[in-house]
Amino acid sequence: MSPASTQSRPAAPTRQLSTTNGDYDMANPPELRKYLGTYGLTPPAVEDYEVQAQRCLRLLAMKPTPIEKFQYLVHLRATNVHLFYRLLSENIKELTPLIYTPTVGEACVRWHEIWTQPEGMYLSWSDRGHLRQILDNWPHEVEITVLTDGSRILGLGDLGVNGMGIPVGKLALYTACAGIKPEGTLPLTLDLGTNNVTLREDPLYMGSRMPKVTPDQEREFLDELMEALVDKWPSIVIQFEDFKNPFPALERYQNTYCMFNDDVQGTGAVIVGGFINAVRASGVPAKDHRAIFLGAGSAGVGVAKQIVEYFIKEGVSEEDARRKFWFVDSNGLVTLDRGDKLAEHKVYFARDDNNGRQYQSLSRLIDFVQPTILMGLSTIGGAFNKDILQRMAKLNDKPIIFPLSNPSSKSECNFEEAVLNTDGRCLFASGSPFPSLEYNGKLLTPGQGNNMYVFPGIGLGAILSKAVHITQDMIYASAEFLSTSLNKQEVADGWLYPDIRRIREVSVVVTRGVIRAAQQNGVDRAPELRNYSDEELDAFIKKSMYDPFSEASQLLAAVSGSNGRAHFNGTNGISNSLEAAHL
Ligand SMILES: NC(=O)C1=CN([C@@H]2O[C@H](COP(=O)(O)OP(=O)(O)OC[C@H]3O[C@@H](n4cnc5c(N)ncnc54)[C@H](OP(=O)(O)O)[C@@H]3O)[C@@H](O)[C@H]2O)C=CC1
Ligand SMILES: CC(=O)C(=O)O
Ligand SMILES: [Mg+2]
Repeated sequence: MSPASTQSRPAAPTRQLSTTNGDYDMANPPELRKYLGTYGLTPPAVEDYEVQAQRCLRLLAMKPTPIEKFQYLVHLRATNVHLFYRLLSENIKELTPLIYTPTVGEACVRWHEIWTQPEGMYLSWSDRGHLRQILDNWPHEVEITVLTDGSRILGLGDLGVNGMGIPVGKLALYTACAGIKPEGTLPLTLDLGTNNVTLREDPLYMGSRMPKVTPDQEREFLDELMEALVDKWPSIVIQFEDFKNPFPALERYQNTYCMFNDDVQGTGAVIVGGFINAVRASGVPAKDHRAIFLGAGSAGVGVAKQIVEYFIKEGVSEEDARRKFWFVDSNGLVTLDRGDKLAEHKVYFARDDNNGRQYQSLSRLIDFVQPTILMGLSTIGGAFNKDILQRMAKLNDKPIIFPLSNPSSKSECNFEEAVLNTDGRCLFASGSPFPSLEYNGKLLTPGQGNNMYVFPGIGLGAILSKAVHITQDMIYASAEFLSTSLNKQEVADGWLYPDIRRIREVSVVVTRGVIRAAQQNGVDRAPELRNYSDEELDAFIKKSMYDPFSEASQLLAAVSGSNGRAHFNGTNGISNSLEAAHL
């Protein structure tokens, strides 16, 4: 007997069926279902995307509250990742507020109540010494991670491991906006204790019930983690997010790893991107602007430092640029002589010219400084009240008013308040989205100054250029390229940021800028991209992007084009032969 004739039926596919990818996608035709071994496990109809989307949108509409919609979307991603991303990319404007700010803020506050399934990795203080080993439990090859210690989640304070919603949400945007394939993303939350006593004492809290470790301990932990991450995935891009004090890690790792801090650098870049357009629209030359910042934390200082860079490029000296800023923190105007020890990051902008005058109020400061720009990164919802906004309107034809704190409840004002109190003249961007507004017969649309316009392109640019580090020039390039990404209509309508519905196109432009800057700085390791024209580079970027619409058809093509012996190694990692699939 030949060896072949002794064989019984071919073995079933070794690949485990998974609900997390497209295995149970109702778009899969019968031959693919048979190949996957899912034939008979789903209702018989083969549905195109429109029908599936209709069902999803109806289900979503049935959920009465944003948090229930959030939960449904978590479920959808967990059960059919490609359908989730199809839905998200087709409805980015409507769904982003549900998976990201503002709803993700509520989700983080209530994470310990609503958590149902693993979506990322948690690494605890007690795991130190074993971090590299634990990373082996992650089942995919990772290209990019977003990591937080949960100590400053949006403007909601220390939420400990509840902060996981942020890495999950940001990475979903990496996939939706820049086409980084879902399994290449790792949401990572560090469980290093929390100073949020209410959470620590809540029986449902899922992190270590200890106070936050000291800064030295956190550094020790991060040193081990960073080494472990690059040992496991040598080309990994690492995004730090929502740390209460992000500066030490940024300083320590930015020249050693391919990393950036989104709150300091990404926020700085996205605001400069919109600010360049706002300065143009204001009609006031760069040299004549003056800015008051409410909030002198990581985001505030990150934004101001990059605006300084912009002013310098516009011909203003660094000293003059620096002196265009007045910062207010929880202790009032940030000055060198106010009697407290200033945190290091505040010193650069601290005023030395207040001549002993005491800070009294924001409105008095506005009268004194006569600013053209008012930025809010303070976490104080409603701080830009009617009086403040009207003062800005009196001083300027087109006041630049950016209430950037998240989520919406922490926004220093909303769009309607800004429009009504400035006679519709303000140049406005907020961190969380606000609806358009009809004013004097004109439909006004607010800008969204949120780092989601740049971090996807920064990450994709770093991945594709195989950057060794993420340089400041790469960050700044993301701002400049973002500012040029508006189409004619958006420019004509006076928008500061492009329509979010075009975010994938915008991310291609931002990514190109980031790659070009990496090449100029010599930190790229993909020499072939250097010879590409801009058009060729854009085509390459687009081709590299995960497209949730083509997943099922790619799989089907691989299966049916194989003459029954397909060995497909696509993003689903399948390498079974059709022969083995009981067809
Ligand atoms: N739109 C976007 O893309 C982004 C928005 N953000 C948002 O910006 C906000 C701040 O983030 P971040 O800078 O990282 O946070 P930080 O905690 O580092 O900074 C908050 C700042 O606000 C100051 N502050 C607190 N209370 C008051 C008050 N009553 N009056 C004046 N200032 C006050 C704090 O003062 P003190 O220093 O004295 O404590 C601190 O300087 C958050 O809401 C965050 O969501 C952040 C990143 C991106
Ligand atoms: C958007 C963001 O990164 C923040 O609010 O922290
Ligand atoms: Mg953040």
